[in-house]
Amino acid sequence: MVQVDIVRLDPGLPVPSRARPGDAGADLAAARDVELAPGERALVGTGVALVLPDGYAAFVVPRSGLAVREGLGLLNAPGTVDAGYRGEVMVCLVNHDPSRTVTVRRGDRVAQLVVQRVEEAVFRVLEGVDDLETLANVAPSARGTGGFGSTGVAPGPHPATEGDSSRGR
Ligand SMILES: O=c1ccn([C@H]2C[C@H](O)[C@@H](COP(=O)(O)OP(=O)(O)OP(=O)(O)O)O2)c(=O)[nH]1
Repeated sequence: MVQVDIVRLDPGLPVPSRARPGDAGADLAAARDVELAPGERALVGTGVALVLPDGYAAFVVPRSGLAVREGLGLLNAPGTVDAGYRGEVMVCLVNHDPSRTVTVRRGDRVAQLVVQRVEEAVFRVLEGVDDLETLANVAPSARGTGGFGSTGVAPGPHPATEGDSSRGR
């Protein structure tokens, strides 16, 4: 359990809350009405600012029901809220539906916030090394440099890699 203090910048909006006990995400409400034409995006406030403890971050992620029913997503999903951020949590909404306008009303729960512990990685340059697989202290790996569909894409070849014999099927 971690305590995250919240400032209500817009007291008319609900505070982030879980729909059910055990849910990972706490729903965030839109601070204003917005109409999104197909493909259109908009940056919308949520009426809250957070005090995240050091070593934590919050991630703004889409709600699957809105994605499936309306095509509403978050353009930058997952949006990263840094522990040092003192501003209003914002959501970058996007309408992925090819033909229908999405209407969002103030107070609609348009996204959810997941709070997670994050490691502070320190990046160390390995001077003079240009191939990780030559390093004695790096474990041999079945994957190696394979990626981007190297294990195949069922049920058939992907159009983007068709004819490229270097990729696995
Ligand atoms: O969905 C989001 C994403 C970001 N933010 C806020 C909190 C975050 O700490 C800050 C910066 O986000 P990010 O680092 O993703 O943005 P950037 O484009 O890299 O901007 P910056 O140069 O300010 O870091 O914006 C949100 O409120 N919602």
